Amino acid sequence: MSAIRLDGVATAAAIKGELASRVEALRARGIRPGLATLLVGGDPASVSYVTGKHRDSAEIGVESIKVELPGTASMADVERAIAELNSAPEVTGYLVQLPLPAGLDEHRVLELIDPAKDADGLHPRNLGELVLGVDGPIATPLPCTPNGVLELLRRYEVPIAGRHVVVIGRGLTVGRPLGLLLTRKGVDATVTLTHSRTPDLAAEARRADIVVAAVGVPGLVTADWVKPGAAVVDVGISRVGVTESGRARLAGDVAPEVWDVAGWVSPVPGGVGLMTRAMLLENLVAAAERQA
Ligand SMILES: Nc1nc2c(c(=O)[nH]1)N[C@@H](CN(C=O)c1ccc(C(=O)N[C@@H](CCC(=O)O)C(=O)O)cc1)CN2
Repeated sequence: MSAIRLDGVATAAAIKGELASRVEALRARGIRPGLATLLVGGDPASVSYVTGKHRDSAEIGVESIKVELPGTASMADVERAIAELNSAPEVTGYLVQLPLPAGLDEHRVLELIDPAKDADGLHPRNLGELVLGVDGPIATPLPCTPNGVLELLRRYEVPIAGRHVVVIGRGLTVGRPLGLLLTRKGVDATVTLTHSRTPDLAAEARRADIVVAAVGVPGLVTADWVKPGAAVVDVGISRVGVTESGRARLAGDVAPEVWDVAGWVSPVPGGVGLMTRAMLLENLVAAAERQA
């Protein structure tokens, strides 16, 4: 059996097409959505992700503003940059690229972002609304990678309601909020959130209808971890060398043999990473629509 590819490139392109129409409608009303990024330091992966976010913004007609601080920046430098972004009228939404260099307080930084401009959905108030299940007329921005995972599954009509999802990894940007999203009313999955101290990860994963791997251990999920026909979503991205053309060689958490057992697989590269960027733009455009 060969699994159906959950194609993040094609799906993100379709979403960006939809968003471009919404941006055009905003611009016709004189509103110009603007995305800013704050990058501290020069971590190559972070530089590449931020570059991708600016490229995507340009594709859909969103202005983008790059703020960069050196890796030696102090908390006071970061706080000053955030205060400026909070008050800049041309910035509809922004994000602080994570992880921050050692010594900077990530939680404090996220708290300082104006929740109305939180393009990442990681401000404690917005995460709190996800915990509370606030589902009002004004949509709260959702964390981009978990929302990207959910949107990818939905667009490929992978059954979710009533299914058992095993999430591997409990980090702030993926595992933890993904558990909340998947158990929302209307999504209705049953979730097991596993982590490095879970005694038998393989046994947990084998019980799942959907496995989401987000740990950054190349090839961790092997064929014997996967129930035949299950969906396997690979969120881990590790840099494991360089290609002949000098680019970083990327590997996911899912071993290639899994494609022979699973019903659906999202690849790395070309899967959830692109969806993360598309969901960021969804948050940004929704924020501009709200502010309008
Ligand atoms: N502020 C944030 N920081 C981080 C987040 C986040 O959602 N907000 N998530 C991750 C990294 N991430 C987003 O910033 C991210 C990861 C991967 C990709 C992506 O485009 N992946 C491509 C490969 C790109 C490459 O060549 O390196 C793919 O998988 O095909 C985009 C964004 C941690 N930090």
